[in-house]
Formats: sequence, structure tokens, C-alpha cells
Amino acid sequence: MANVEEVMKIIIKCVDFAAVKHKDQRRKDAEKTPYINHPIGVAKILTEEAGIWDPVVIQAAILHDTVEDTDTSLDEIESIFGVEVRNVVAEVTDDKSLSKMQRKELQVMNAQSSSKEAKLVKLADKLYNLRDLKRCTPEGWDEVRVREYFEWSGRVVRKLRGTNAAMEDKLCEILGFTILLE
Ligand SMILES: Nc1nc2c(ncn2[C@@H]2O[C@H](COP(=O)(O)OP(=O)(O)O)[C@@H](OP(=O)(O)OP(=O)(O)O)[C@H]2O)c(=O)[nH]1
Ligand SMILES: [Mn+2]
Repeated sequence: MANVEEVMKIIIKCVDFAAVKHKDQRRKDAEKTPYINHPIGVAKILTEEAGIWDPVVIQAAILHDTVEDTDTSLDEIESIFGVEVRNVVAEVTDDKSLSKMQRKELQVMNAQSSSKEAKLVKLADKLYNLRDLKRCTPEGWDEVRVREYFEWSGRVVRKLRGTNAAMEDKLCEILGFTILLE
């Protein structure tokens, strides 16, 4: 992707697309924060904290929950944002036809063999969600569910090590240093 104009246009197009797709979705906090705050925040972690400027990664971050949570298809993503973005979004999309336990185990199993681009989005997604969990407990979650989310995230993040030091250091701090040790 060549110039600033082109990059700006495609990023804004991407934010607009995700905002429309997630328009009726809310986070699970008491304030019912618009869901779009999450993908935008994930992209911001990548630019502000992880030093990532690859437009494919930033687009995939903005779009990362559209296929999983809305009527968006991967073909639709490819037709607008190209095959590279499609492939990263596909890698970070859970198969909702599987049980929750299978989905969670697959994330652990697939993390290490993911592409570098997908690993970056996964790290930023976990960092955002863990920070959000520290900020407040989602409606309907009890202590056990929160703890299990931390433990499971630790297992995923362990498999993503060696991808981005800045995000891994911050995840390590949130998860507790021991969880990242072998
Ligand atoms: N911490 C937090 N999470 C919220 C909130 N609202 C929605 N979520 C979403 O909930 C998901 C984590 O909850 P789980 O119990 O593991 O999954 P589930 O609700 O989809 O079954 C995350 O999905 P995800 O982004 O697809 O990531 P992943 O963790 O499933 O990989 C996260 O974005 C909130 O207020 N706080
Ligand atoms: Mn997410």
C-alpha cells in the first residue's frame, strides 16, 4: 500500500464498516458500552503500544470480531479489503458452530502456528479484554468465570510468545509472571 492518502482512506473505510456491522452490539459492562469501542481499542493498542503500522494488521484488528459476531462473511471482507486482510481475520475468527470448550481449546492449539499478523491481533485482543476485565466484571460473570478467563488467556498468550515484546511484557504483568514461565 503506497501513500498516506490511500492508507487513511482504507482505515477509515474499515472503521466505518466495523461500526455499521457492530451497531446493535454492546459490551457486557453495566454501561453497555458500544461494542465498536473494543475493535478500535485493539487497533489502538497495536499502533500506540506495540509499534505496529502494517495496514493489513490494523485493518484485521478493526475487523477482527465482525465475522464471529455479526452477519459479515469472509468473502465480503475479501471483496472490500483484499485477501491478506481476509486471511488474518479468518485466523482470529472462532467457529461459533463448535461448543465453547472446543473453541477455547482450539485457540490454545492454533496460537503457535498462526501467522505473525494474526498473533499480533490475538495479543492485542487479549490485552484489551484482560484490561477490561480488571476495569469491571461483565454482567452475569462470577469470580470463577473471571479467573478461568485469566487462566485460559495465559495458556493462549504462552503460545504467542516471541511476537511482540511490548504487548507480551504488559500481558505478563496482568497475568502474573509465573503464568508465562515454562
Ligand atoms: N472483558 C470483557 N469482555 C467482553 C465484554 N463484553 C464483551 N466481551 C467479549 O467477551 C469475550 C470473552 O468472553 P467469553 O466468555 O470467553 O466468550 P463468549 O462470551 O463469546 O462466550 C471476548 O470475546 P473476543 O473479543 O472474541 O475474544 P476471546 O477472549 O473470546 O478470544 C470479549 O470481547 C466486557 O465488557 N468485558
Ligand atoms: Mn475481540
